[in-house]
Amino acid sequence: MMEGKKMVGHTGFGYIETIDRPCAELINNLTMMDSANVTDAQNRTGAMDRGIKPLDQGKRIFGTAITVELPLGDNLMLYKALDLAQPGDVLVVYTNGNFNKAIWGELMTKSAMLLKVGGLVVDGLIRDRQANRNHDFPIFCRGTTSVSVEKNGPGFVNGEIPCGGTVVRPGDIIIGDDDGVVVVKKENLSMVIENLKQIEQREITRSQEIANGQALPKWFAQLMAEKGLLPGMNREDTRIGKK
Ligand SMILES: O=C([O-])CC(=O)C(=O)O
Ligand SMILES: [Mg+2]
Repeated sequence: MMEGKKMVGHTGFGYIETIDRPCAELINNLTMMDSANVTDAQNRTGAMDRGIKPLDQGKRIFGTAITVELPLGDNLMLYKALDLAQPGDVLVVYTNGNFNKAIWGELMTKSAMLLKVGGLVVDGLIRDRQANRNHDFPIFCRGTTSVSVEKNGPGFVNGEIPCGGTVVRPGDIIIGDDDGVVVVKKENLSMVIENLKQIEQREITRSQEIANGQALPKWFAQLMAEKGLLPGMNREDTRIGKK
């Protein structure tokens, strides 16, 4: 639950209307970042598990999270999430382990596109796979099935949720590409942007070194020496426990 925010409804069935958003200028720094570099910039944290994949390879997802918790077998409150989302927001959905029924389909994609929602990440399934692939709307999910769910509730929008083995809160930043989905906690945004600048610079420098014929990085020879694996050593020299 978010402190100090007005809640409509009650525990497990309701929503929080307004969320704390990082400022757009900060978020824009991450627009084109690779998910791989973003997890590196967070000391290898924040990545959802690899079961959550792009429905359509090559589509990126990026935006501020609106979070949704659905009960098993229902998607009513996902429509409330669409209603609350601002242009560019990404819907992130926890289904309470519903891996048998689809909580999203093509008509919802069309609604989302009309509202300029930035995409969908769901720890569960969707349907209308082929039709969804034809739309310019990124979906990251565990898979597809033909069977849909009820529309009765309960469910909650804009609480803290688990998704793909990590925690997502409304206002966190979601970045996804062919490698998977990464969450940047909103309070870490400035630090992540700073770290990313260094990571990107390192990648440029290393790419130039490779282009200039330096196949292995400088640190490699040094590390091998530190590990005692010096050129010319035979097996006996490196035997474990040898004095
Ligand atoms: O009816 C549903 O729950 C989802 C669906 O197929 C659609 O939106 O097209
Ligand atoms: Mg449908």
